[in-house]
Amino acid sequence: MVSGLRPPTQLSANPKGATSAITKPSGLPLPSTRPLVAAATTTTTTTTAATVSNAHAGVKRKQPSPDVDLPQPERVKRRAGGSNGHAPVALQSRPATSKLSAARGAGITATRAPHGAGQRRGIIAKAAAVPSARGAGIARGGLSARPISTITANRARASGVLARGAAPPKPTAAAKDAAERKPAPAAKLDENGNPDCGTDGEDGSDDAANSSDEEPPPVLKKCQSWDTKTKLENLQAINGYLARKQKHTAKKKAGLARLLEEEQSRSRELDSQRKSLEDQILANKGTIRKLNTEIDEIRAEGRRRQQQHEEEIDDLKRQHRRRVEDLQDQIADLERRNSKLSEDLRQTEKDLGDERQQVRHLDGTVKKLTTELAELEDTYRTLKTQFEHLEGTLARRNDQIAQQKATIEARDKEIASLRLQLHKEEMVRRSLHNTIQELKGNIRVFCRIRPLLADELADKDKLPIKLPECDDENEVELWQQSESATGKMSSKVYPFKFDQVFGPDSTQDEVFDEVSQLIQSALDGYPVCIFAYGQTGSGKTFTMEGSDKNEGIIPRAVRQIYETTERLKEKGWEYTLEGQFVEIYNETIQDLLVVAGGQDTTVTANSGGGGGGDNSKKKLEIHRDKSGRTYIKNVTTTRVDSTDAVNRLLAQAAKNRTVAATLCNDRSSRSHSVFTLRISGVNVITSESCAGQLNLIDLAGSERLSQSGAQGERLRETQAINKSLACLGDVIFAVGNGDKHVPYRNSKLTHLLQDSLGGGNSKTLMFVCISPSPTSAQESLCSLRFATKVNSCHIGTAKRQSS
Ligand SMILES: Nc1ncnc2c1ncn2[C@@H]1O[C@H](COP(=O)(O)OP(=O)(O)OP(=O)(O)O)[C@@H](O)[C@H]1O
Repeated sequence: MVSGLRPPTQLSANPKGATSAITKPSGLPLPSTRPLVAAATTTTTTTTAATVSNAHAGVKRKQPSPDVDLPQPERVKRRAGGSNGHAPVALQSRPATSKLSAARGAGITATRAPHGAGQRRGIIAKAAAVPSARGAGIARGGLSARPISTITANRARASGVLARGAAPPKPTAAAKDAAERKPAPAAKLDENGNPDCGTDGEDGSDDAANSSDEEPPPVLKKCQSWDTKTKLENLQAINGYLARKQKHTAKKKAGLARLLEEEQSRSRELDSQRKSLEDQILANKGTIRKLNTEIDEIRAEGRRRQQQHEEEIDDLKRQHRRRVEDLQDQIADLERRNSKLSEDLRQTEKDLGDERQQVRHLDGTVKKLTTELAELEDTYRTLKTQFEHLEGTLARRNDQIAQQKATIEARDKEIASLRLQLHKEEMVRRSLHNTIQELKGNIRVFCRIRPLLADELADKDKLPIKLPECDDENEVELWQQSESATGKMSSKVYPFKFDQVFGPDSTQDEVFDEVSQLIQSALDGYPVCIFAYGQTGSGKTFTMEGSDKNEGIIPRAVRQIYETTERLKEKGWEYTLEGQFVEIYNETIQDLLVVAGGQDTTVTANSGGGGGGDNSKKKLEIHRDKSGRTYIKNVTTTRVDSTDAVNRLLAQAAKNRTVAATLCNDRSSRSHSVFTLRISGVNVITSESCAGQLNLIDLAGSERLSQSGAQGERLRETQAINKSLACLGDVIFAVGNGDKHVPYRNSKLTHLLQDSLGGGNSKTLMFVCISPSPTSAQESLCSLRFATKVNSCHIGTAKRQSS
C-alpha cells in the first residue's frame, strides 16, 4: 500500500508542474494551485515548508532557469517578490488554507505561528473547532517533515518488506536533497527494532508540540530480547497506530488523487500553454533567427558599408590630398605667376613711365612737327611751284642734254681721234726724247761727290775737291798740293766737266730726277746701262742701292718702271718685267737671287730657253741666244709684277750679299754687282712691241796697287778689279773710236754688258763717285780722268729695239 502511493517528493519533484505553478507569471491564471498548496500547507510544519522550498529550490537548480524565457519585467517582478519566489503564491493560497483547515489538525496552527497574529488567530479558531486525529497523525508521522522515501525506507527496513520484496523507488533529486538535509527522527528504530525514543534535537520538541493535536504514537514498553510478549504488544500498538495512520493516509490519498487530477488537468492546461509558449518561443526563435540573420545581414551590410565608407573615405582622403597638392601646386604656380606678373607690372609701369615720357616727348615732337609740317607745307607749296618751274627747266635741260649727248658723241669721236693723235705724239715724244738723249750723248757721265763722313770732318778745311761758284753746275775742280825740290809748296788745279755734277748736299731724289729720263728710255725699248765708278768708299753703293730711308737708283728705277707700265696699260701697253741680280767676284759670276735650299716660286732660272731648279750650285755662264742677245745661263730670273715682288727681289739680293760678306771680309767692295731688268712690252691697240733692258751696275772700288799695298788674296782681288775696269775702259774707248773689234770678252763685266755697251745702240750713264777726303785726292784724280775719257767718247746713236 505504501509503495502504491506516489510520494509527495515525486509530486514536488515534478519540476514541470511545480515550477510551472510557482514560476507562473503573474498574468497567468492560478486557480489550480490552491489544492496543491493547501495540501502542502495542511501537512507541513515550518520544517516542511522549508523542505518544500528546498525541494523546489532543488528542482529549480536542475531545471533551466525559467527566467531565460521570461520577459524582463516579469523577471524583475519575481525577484522583487522574495528570495525564493513563493511569497506571492503563498499569499494567494491563504483562503484555500482556511477552507481545508476544518479537516486538518491543530498542528497547522503551530506551523503558522510565524505569520501575522491576525491570521494565526483565525486559523487556530478553525482548527480548534474541527479536531482531527488524521491531521495530527500526519504531523506526527512527519510525512511532510521527512521525505516520504526516507520514511518508507525506514519503515521497510523496520518491517523488512521493502528491503526484500520490492526495489525501493528511485529517489528524485528533491528527495535526495531532503534526505541529505534532515533524516526523520520519528521513524528511527533502535538496533533491536524498537523505535528510537531519544529526546535529542528538534524532532523531539516538534513531536512534543504535535502530540497535543494528533494521536501520539503508542508508548512502547521496554523489554528484554527474550521478552517476546512485550515485543508483540509493542508491535500491536504500532500496528494499530499504523492502521489508523493508513486510514488517514487513504483519505489523504483520495484527496491527493483529486488534487492530482486537478493538478494533471492543470498540468495539461499548462502543457498546452507550454506548447503554445514553446510554439511561440519557436516562432520567436525563428523570428529571432530571422532577426539574427537580418542583424547579421545588417551587420554584414554595415561592415560592407563601413568598408565601402572607409574606402570612400580613403578615396576622399586621397582625392583631398591630391586636391590639396593640386591646390598647393596651383598656389605655387599662382605665386610664380603673381611674382612674374608683379615683375611684368613693374616693368610695364616702368615702360609705361617711359612711354608716357616718350608720349610727352612725342607730344612736343608732334607740336614741333606740326609746326614743321606747316612750314613744310609752305615749303612744299613753294617747292611745288619751284618743281613746276623746274619741270619746265628740266624739259629745257632734257633738250639741252640731248644736244649735249650729241655733242658728247661728237666729243668721243674727237677723243678717239685725239688718242690716236696722242699716241702719235707719244711716239714723237719718244723720238724727241731719244733725240735729246742723243744730243746729250749716248754715253754720259755724272759726277757725284759724297759728303764728309764723321771721321773725315777734321779735314773739312783741306778739301781737295771744290765746286766752282759760277753758275755752271757741271764742273768740279780738284786741287792738289805739291812740294818742289826746293821745298816750295805749290797747288795745282784740275778742272773737270761732266754732264752733271752732284755736290755733297745733293739728295737721292735730285739724282734720280736726272736718271729717270734715261730709265724711261728702257721702257721705250732702248738698252740702258747705268754704272757707278769710283774708289772704295766713294759712295757707289749709296748712289745705286741707297739705304732703307734713302733709296738709291735701283729700287726707284724698278718702282718707276713698274708704275709706268701700270699707267701705260690704258694706252694699250702690256709689259712683262723680269729681273736678275748677279755679282762678279774675281771674274766669277754669282747669283744674288738664288734661294739657299730651294727656289722661290716667284723666281725662275734663266737657262737660255730651258732649265730651272736650284741654281745655288750651278755654274753661271754668259751666252748669246739666236737673236744675238746676251744672257746668263742658269741665273735666277724674277718676275716683277708688283711692288712687293720688287721689294722681295732686293731683299733677297741684300741677304745673299750679307752672307757673301761674312764669308769674305768686305767682299761687296771687291765685286761688281749687276742688276738687270728685262722689259718686254706689247701695245694691244697698235700691236707695237718693244724690248728694253736696264742694267744698273755697282762697280768694285778702283784702287791703285802702288797705294793700296795689297798682297796675297787682296792683291789678286785688286788686280781682277783693275783688269775688269780697264777692260770696261777699253771697250768704251774701242766703241768710241769705232774700232772694228771691241774686246768685250776680256772680262766678265764687259762680256755681260755687251748689249748695253756695244754697237752704239745703247744709252750708257756712268756715275763717277768722288770722296772729298784729302787722303783720297789722288784716287779721285784718277777717277775723274777716267770719267773724262769715257765722257769724251761718242758711241753713236742708240737704236730702239723691238722684240
Ligand atoms: N751722297 C752721300 N751722302 C751721304 N753719305 C754718303 C753718300 N755717299 C756715300 N756715303 C756714305 O759713305 C760711305 C761709303 O759709301 P759707299 O759704301 O756707298 O761707298 P762705295 O763706293 O760703295 O764703297 P765700296 O766700293 O767699298 O763698296 C757709306 O757710309 C755711305 O753711307
